[in-house]
Amino acid sequence: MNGIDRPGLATGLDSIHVIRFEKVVKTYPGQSHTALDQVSVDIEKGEFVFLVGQSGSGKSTFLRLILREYRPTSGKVHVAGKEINRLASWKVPRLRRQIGTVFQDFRLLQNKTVAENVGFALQVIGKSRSHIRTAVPEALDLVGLGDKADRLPDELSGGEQQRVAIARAFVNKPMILIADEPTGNLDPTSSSEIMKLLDRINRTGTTVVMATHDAGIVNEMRKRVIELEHGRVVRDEASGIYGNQN
Ligand SMILES: Nc1ncnc2c1ncn2[C@@H]1O[C@H](COP(=O)(O)OP(=O)(O)OP(=O)(O)O)[C@@H](O)[C@H]1O
Repeated sequence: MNGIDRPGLATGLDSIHVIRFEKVVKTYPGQSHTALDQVSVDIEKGEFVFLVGQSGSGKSTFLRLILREYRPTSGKVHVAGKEINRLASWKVPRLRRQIGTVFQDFRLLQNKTVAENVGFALQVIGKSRSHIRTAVPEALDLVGLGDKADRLPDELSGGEQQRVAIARAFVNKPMILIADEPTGNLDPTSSSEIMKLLDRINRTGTTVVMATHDAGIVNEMRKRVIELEHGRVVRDEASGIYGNQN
């Protein structure tokens, strides 16, 4: 394994760390091994980061700690300048409002239309009806589904459903977008459309952190790559590829 070149640290004191892990250890209750082991990572505003590593290496755990679904066993997780393990529970929803999420299995509400799925994300955080009326079509246009607003999820292809999930994740213009294997259930053409969208969203300034097993995508996009192995960071490269270069 080569060294860790820590691309996030290059810009000096003024850099804005949207996500910072400091010596984070996570051991799940009843497990003898650590899911994350002394992980220290800085991710700056506007970065696009791929998290790679074998199944069980700790990628989803890393993402779930950002969302404060779990607290670290030791170490600190900072999101948007706040140490989130110390955040009062009632402040967690406010944190999550700043983070859009996209998963392999889309997680759409099956009994709601495409527009309702996207609008619901705004409704639950108390946005006005007039805001929802303009924001939802905009988000659906962004993902190329303006003409499918009234369809139900099961009337759409997998790739289209994932585009709805992306519209839902982005409609609130989050600071961070977390994607856990978003192309895992998709064919190569749909996957490449999803990646174009994530790239576009990233260009608006949203920090994207994506866990993936898709070597083709990582090698094509040439973004920062953080590789985990048994819960440890074994590689952190700007413009990296999927596999180890050595
Ligand atoms: N809720 C949980 N309870 C107990 N152990 C867990 C839990 N979630 C994950 N683990 C364990 O923590 C380790 C890391 O799992 P994690 O899901 O973070 O890996 P991953 O890299 O995302 O894997 P995959 O690529 O298969 O999604 C594994 O050993 C896993 O079995």
